[in-house]
Amino acid sequence: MDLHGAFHVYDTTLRDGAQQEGLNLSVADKLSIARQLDGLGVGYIEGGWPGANPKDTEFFRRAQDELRLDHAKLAAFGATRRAGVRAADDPLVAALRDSGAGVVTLVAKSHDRHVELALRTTLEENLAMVRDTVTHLREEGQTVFLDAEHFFDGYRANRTYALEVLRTAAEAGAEVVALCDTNGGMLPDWVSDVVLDVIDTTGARVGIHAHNDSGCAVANSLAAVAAGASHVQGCINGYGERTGNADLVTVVANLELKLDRAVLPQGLLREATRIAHAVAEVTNVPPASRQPYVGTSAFAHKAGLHASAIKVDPNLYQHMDPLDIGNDMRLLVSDMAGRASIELKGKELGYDLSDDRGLVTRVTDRVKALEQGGYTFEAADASFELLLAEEVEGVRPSYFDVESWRVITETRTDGEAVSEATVKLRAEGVRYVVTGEGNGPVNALDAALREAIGQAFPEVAKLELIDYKVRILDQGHGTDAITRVLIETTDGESSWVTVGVGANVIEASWGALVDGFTFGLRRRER
Ligand SMILES: CC(=O)SCCNC(=O)CCNC(=O)[C@H](O)C(C)(C)COP(=O)(O)OP(=O)(O)OC[C@H]1O[C@@H](n2cnc3c(N)ncnc32)[C@H](O)[C@@H]1OP(=O)(O)O
Ligand SMILES: CC(=O)C(=O)O
Repeated sequence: MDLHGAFHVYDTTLRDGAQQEGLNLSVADKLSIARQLDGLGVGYIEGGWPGANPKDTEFFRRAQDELRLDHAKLAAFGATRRAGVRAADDPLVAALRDSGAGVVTLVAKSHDRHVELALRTTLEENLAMVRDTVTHLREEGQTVFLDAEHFFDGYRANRTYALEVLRTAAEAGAEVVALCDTNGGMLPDWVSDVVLDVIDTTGARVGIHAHNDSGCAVANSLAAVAAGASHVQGCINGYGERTGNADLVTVVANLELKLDRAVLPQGLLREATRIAHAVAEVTNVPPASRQPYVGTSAFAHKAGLHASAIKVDPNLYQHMDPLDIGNDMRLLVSDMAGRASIELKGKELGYDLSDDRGLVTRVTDRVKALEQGGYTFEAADASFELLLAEEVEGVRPSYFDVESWRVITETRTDGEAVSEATVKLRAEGVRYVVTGEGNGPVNALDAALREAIGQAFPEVAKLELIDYKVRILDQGHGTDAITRVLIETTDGESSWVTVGVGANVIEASWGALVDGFTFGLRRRER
């Protein structure tokens, strides 16, 4: 039984996605991503090209024992036989046949010029290569899909021949003929016209494989589906060669949420945000915050006017409920905030500010003034929370009083530069004077501060500085410019960002460090 009904959601992250510059997947990475894709409920996972490289061959070998898929079928990708040899004698075809996947997606030339220039063979021999390879694999019990490479360009150059390639594949037993916009230059109306003609003249089951070079991969995929394609290929997070493939989550979300087509097993679309981010962890490619549907900014609201409307009804500034894709609405606080933004952000942080207009106005004014001076709160939620707590509670949260700090950097006789910091502070009624060493001034200050407050609050041992960013704010001033420092701290369970600003980069770092520790202690206390 085909659990996915007539429609195929076909993922090619592990093959075409891996063709992205800078993306390099180990076999373990591929197995891990395959499990995530199965959790999303895609119908097919193209695992790679067995026989083309040892890693892909090993992936298919290990998949047989290690991959238990609940929803997806595994597909092996590869080319039609070489010109002039029997399909059964071609070692790359044999690798496809023997991969254990059960589904083979064959890439075939469908553009006459490519046959003559790239394959360096005749148009007739290319048709024979398609026919023989599909027939051989079908006889060996494989399900075969055909990826018609450069189909749209080929159709424009020689419609008769491009259609003949599809007809040959379908007659030999290919279940799907996927039309590839290999160079990614098509536009939706063009795709639509071609898909309608292909279905009309060949009667074949049509798929779409779109690249994003014209920025239209998702739109082209949707246009193909609207014209009758019932198999859509793409990659999670839009990975792929050059500008990438169609982002499969965006395509699927549009089909499910906008066009009311159930193409994934029920309820799994809600896993999409989590899975897209989990895959990004494995690929080590930072997720694009502005990615449709699943990006961290996809439902983030910054403008005061937006927030004031959202206070009445979130749908006034959102095209859908973020929960339907497993994402969440976020309110950003910045100098573009109005009172509504502060009120909503307060609510998000657990403060009901609805009855205190004066307080909300004060916080709004402080945020705007501080941002004018170089602070940024949209990236430093924790510093904003401390500011808000100060206004609500009448005093800034504080666990230690700093008397003074200093830091020196010296080069040792071996030429290495080391820093030493001294921090004097009072915590829990006791005065501490502590020095710390580090490979740089901030590292030394962190060590000294951590040691000093750690004597009063041993829980700071769990806090770790995981990211440090410096930005020069008034460029052109050279070394006396204002600097902004953002520090990310974690307690092992979650992380938070704090901000410091100053003419001196160490002073800015100190401000962000103190906020980071203060926020961490406050979290544990609460
Ligand atoms: C549009 C796409 O993205 S398709 C997927 C492309 N992916 C890849 O290329 C990644 C994996 N590729 C590889 O590892 C290698 O290119 C291999 C193993 C497939 C082939 O390697 P080689 O034998 O060294 O050949 P090379 O890469 O130089 O050239 C490709 C050969 O395949 C032939 N070829 C290209 N397309 C096809 C096709 N659809 N059917 C049959 N043969 C084809 C070319 O004519 C060329 O033949 P030649 O060796 O006689 O010149
Ligand atoms: C097959 C494929 O990846 C393409 O034509 O783009």
